[in-house]
Amino acid sequence: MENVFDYEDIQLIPAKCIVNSRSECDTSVTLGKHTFRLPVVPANMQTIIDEKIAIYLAENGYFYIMHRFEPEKRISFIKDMNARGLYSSISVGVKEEEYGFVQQLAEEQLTPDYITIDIAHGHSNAVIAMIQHIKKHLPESFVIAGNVGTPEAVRELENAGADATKVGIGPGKVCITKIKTGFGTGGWQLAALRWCAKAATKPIIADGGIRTHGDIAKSVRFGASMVMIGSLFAGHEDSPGETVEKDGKLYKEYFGSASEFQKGEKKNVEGKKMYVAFKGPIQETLTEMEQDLQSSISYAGGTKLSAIRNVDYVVVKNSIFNGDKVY
Ligand SMILES: NC(=O)C1=CN([C@@H]2O[C@H](COP(=O)(O)OP(=O)(O)OC[C@H]3O[C@@H](n4cnc5c(N)ncnc54)[C@H](OP(=O)(O)O)[C@@H]3O)[C@@H](O)[C@H]2O)C=CC1
Ligand SMILES: Nc1nc2c(ncn2[C@@H]2O[C@H](COP(=O)(O)O)[C@@H](O)[C@H]2O)c(=O)[nH]1
Repeated sequence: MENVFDYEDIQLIPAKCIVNSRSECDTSVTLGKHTFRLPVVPANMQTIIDEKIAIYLAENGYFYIMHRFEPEKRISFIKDMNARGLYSSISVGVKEEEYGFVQQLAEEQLTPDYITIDIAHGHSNAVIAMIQHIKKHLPESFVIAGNVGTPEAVRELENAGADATKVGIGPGKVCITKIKTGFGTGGWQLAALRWCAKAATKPIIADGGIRTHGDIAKSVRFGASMVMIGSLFAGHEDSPGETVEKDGKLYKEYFGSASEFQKGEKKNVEGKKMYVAFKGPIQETLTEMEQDLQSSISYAGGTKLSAIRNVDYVVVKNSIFNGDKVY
């Protein structure tokens, strides 16, 4: 791999502005049969999303993916979303019981609008078999498969029937995969995204490593249709993570889906727990993201997200923060 870089190494180059106000810029994106207000989805992790946030996001035009760590709640969740006239978006794994779950959904004529296969190492026969199983029993569901980090993996999952692939092995804030295994896209996630996007014929979701709102625009520039974000969505007053007080300040927990805290045992641990500063409602972050992305579109010289895809860029190795730590 040549030209390896990450988010902080890249600056996008402005093009002539064609709008009179940033409010003219449209940040919406279509994925499957639905159009969403932002190309952003909170991570399908237990400290990031729960049923209440999922309903809020769906009601307000945002994309969500419910996590898979309370499997027994998924059927009632889909029914509840259907009853409210909202789209449903769930996650599955690849273990034996998940095959029965997909069949049960088909038998009960419950078709989730989106199903995400949420596995650490998505370039595997197990994920290919699950894509085919879902497509056989629930052909109308939009299948997102991951996670992967190579063009070969993107092509194989697309060929198996995935409607979108999720790129990112190990760049996450609570991820320790790179330390524990030596593998992954941590430290060069943006370059890996570009590499994968060149092979993709369907949408790519960039997953992990987003530390600033500008990183969303950079992801779009390098081929992402959607960006999955964990840490920036942790810590909200409505986030599901536990709130703790330390030295008079409030924090919220954020833990990895492969952490000991999630698994309940110390086996194949590839995630850790951290505490992030308590902040206001999730809508404040969504609104700020939308405004920042509207500004990005204006700097790209367009009125839609697609304008960002065409801008030039420079590689400024690790220098844009001039040594100032912003996160
Ligand atoms: N995006 C990322 O970088 C990463 C994300 N995660 C997150 O952690 C959660 C747990 O992931 P995961 O462990 O995959 O899910 P599961 O614990 O549900 O494991 C899924 C199945 O795949 C097997 N498996 C897991 N990893 C491997 C591997 N490297 N090689 C072969 N088989 C494997 C497991 O068996 P067995 O356990 O016996 O090996 C199990 O049968 C997910 O939510 C995932 O998104 C985890 C790590 C990295
Ligand atoms: N290696 C691990 N990666 C994990 C784990 N739990 C979640 N994740 C991934 O991180 C992103 C979120 O990244 P962030 O930088 O925005 O915080 C999430 O979507 C997963 O792909 C884990 O335990 N280990």
